[in-house]
Amino acid sequence: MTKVIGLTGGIGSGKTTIANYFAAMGVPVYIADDEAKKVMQSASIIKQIKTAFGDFLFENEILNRAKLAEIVFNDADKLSQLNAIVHPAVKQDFELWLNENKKYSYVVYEAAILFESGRYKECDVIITVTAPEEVRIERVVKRDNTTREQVLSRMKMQWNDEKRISLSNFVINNSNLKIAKEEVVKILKILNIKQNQS
Ligand SMILES: CC(C)(COP(=O)(O)OP(=O)(O)OC[C@H]1O[C@@H](n2cnc3c(N)ncnc32)[C@H](O)[C@@H]1O)[C@@H](O)C(=O)NCCC(=O)NCCS
Ligand SMILES: Nc1ncnc2c1ncn2[C@@H]1O[C@H](COP(=O)(O)OP(=O)(O)OP(=O)(O)O)[C@@H](O)[C@H]1O
Repeated sequence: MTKVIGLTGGIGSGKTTIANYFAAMGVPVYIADDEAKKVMQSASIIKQIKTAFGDFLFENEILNRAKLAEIVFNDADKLSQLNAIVHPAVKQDFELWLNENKKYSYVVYEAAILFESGRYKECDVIITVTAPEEVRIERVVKRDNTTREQVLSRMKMQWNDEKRISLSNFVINNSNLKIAKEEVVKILKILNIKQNQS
């Protein structure tokens, strides 16, 4: 049976960068943030978001993500409401994807909130990607052209590294990408995953 590697880390730690390296090494990767974006374009999810948050978030059925972010990352109850709409749909989508990739011995499920959502319980191996908080803030401000305050408001809704690490099998320090990639190679060896495994 295909084993699932849960790959997580706080905002800006470099999870997606590391996940892409797993993909380059031949391990299929599911990026939950990206898939959630697709799932949120379905009529059923749009309807549920409208009911919970209001029509004003949409223009021609297109969700204004920045407006929704402003609401949910400043109100934990609203974020829980949104998570309750989106997460079951992402879970279902992942299960279909996993079924399509069942010839592989391992796949990677990359998600920022692997622990917060409880999904870590369904993973066989858990990897946390870390980087100092200030570095993470700087990376996201630069990547998203956003503000420090906006990054901090997301961070506040996420677990800290100490908690993540306590439940992880491996930790990848991504202060330096070259060293982080070497860590990936080591993990592949430990798990006996051959490049382009199937
Ligand atoms: C509020 C939304 C519309 C903002 O969209 P936006 O394009 O600005 O951000 P994006 O989705 O690309 O996420 C960027 C980062 O924000 C953080 N973040 C996103 N969702 C969450 C969340 N539910 N809890 C904590 N942090 C989160 C993560 O670090 C993530 O990597 C969006 O984040 C969302 O719909 N979130 C709820 C669904 C969800 O949990 N998606 C993540 C994977 S299932
Ligand atoms: N080791 C590194 N050194 C410098 N920049 C990096 C490093 N790793 C990633 N980055 C850059 O930092 C930014 C954040 O990386 P990435 O998008 O992979 O993080 P993430 O953890 O997936 O973030 P989010 O939680 O927002 O999805 C990107 O612009 C990426 O190119």
